[in-house]
Amino acid sequence: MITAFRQIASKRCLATAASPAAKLPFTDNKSKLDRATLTIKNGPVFSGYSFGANKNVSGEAVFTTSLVGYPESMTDPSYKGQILCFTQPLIGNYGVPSSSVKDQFDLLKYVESPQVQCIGIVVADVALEYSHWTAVESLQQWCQRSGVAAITGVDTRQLVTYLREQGSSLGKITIGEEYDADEDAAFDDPETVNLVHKVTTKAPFHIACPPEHSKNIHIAVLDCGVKENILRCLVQRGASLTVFPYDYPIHKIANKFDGVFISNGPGDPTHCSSTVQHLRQTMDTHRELPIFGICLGHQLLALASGAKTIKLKYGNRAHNIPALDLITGKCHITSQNHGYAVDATTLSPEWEPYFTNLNDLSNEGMIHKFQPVFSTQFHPEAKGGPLDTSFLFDKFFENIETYRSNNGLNLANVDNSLLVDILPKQRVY
Ligand SMILES: NC(=O)CC[C@H](N)C(=O)O
Repeated sequence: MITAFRQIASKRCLATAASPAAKLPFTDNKSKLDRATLTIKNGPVFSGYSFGANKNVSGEAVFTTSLVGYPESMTDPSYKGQILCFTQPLIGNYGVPSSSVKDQFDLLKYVESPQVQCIGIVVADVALEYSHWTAVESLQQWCQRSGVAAITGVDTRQLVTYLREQGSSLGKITIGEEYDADEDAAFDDPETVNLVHKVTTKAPFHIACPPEHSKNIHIAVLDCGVKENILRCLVQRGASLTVFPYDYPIHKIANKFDGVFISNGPGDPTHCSSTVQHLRQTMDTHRELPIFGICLGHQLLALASGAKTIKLKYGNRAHNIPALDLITGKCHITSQNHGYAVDATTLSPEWEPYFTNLNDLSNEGMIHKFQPVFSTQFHPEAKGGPLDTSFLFDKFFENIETYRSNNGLNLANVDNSLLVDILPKQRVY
């Protein structure tokens, strides 16, 4: 026990010696905050202050280098169960917008899902005061209300340097003065469970495109934890959507749709083996059907095509990642949030890589040589991040137009047997 304590004490010293932020050089008065500790499994321990829920949490510690977009990131279902560290040193200064205000498509206007999805956040310096015309509360109030642990005063430069060298690590945030070394073993690894199962809609629901936007296109969405802005990008372009649970046997009804979309989502793609099988059958039996996948959707399509996925050392989470379009030779700046990637060397001969990451040369997309199917590892819908690659939604819609005209599909023969009118209009929990 004494040895364990010494090790922890020296790790803590290391962390705080290089961590002037822990001495409260804060932008506003945080002297009333409780103490909190961030512990990285087999790694450094950081002392700081709690500004979130009074709750200890444990999960994978990941970092994003994005400068803005904390409300979008924290509500992105792909962050389910993770402790998210922001490298941008001041977080919270523009507060938090409403999680319930809807847009003209009845989609959430400011957030990517109705609740916070990460279990904890780590920042160097939280802004307790905020100012923005959309803000309805502070980041502190939001975290407390949402049961999300939050620690400020951490030297996030030191934390991220560690995570980059050591690779993806488990971590925990504990609230209170005392750090209990005996708890060292109890780190939860959220990726041992199928996180997609936790965030997917529990039953199909339907989003009708408003008549002034509608092109009478009907897309099936496999919801692995879909971001609200992905739905918006599809509806905005004229499609009505029927959104299915991630493991729905989509191959059985794919012929009733103009296209299939597979969403982003949390965790290891190999947990979704039924989805992979359904996608394989969909691609085998509906060879002309347009299909588009983003992030986890890309990884699932890759697995369905026979390729393999790998876990990256520490993932790519940022708003400024360069991806080279291998067809046009153009480089796009992209928004990303993933810990896994497709191993491009395992792509089968009917596929080719579509985009490549110019930072680490990892795969960023793939395209089928003969079928209208493609997918990207990055997020063309952004939120947050740059919109440079939103043209990929247009490409999906062009594929749909071609599919419909090749098959003589028009408004008159859109399939009405799905009875979408009686489906719920929102995600089913
Ligand atoms: N944003 C996502 O869809 C993430 C995909 C997957 N969970 C990964 O981490 O790689």
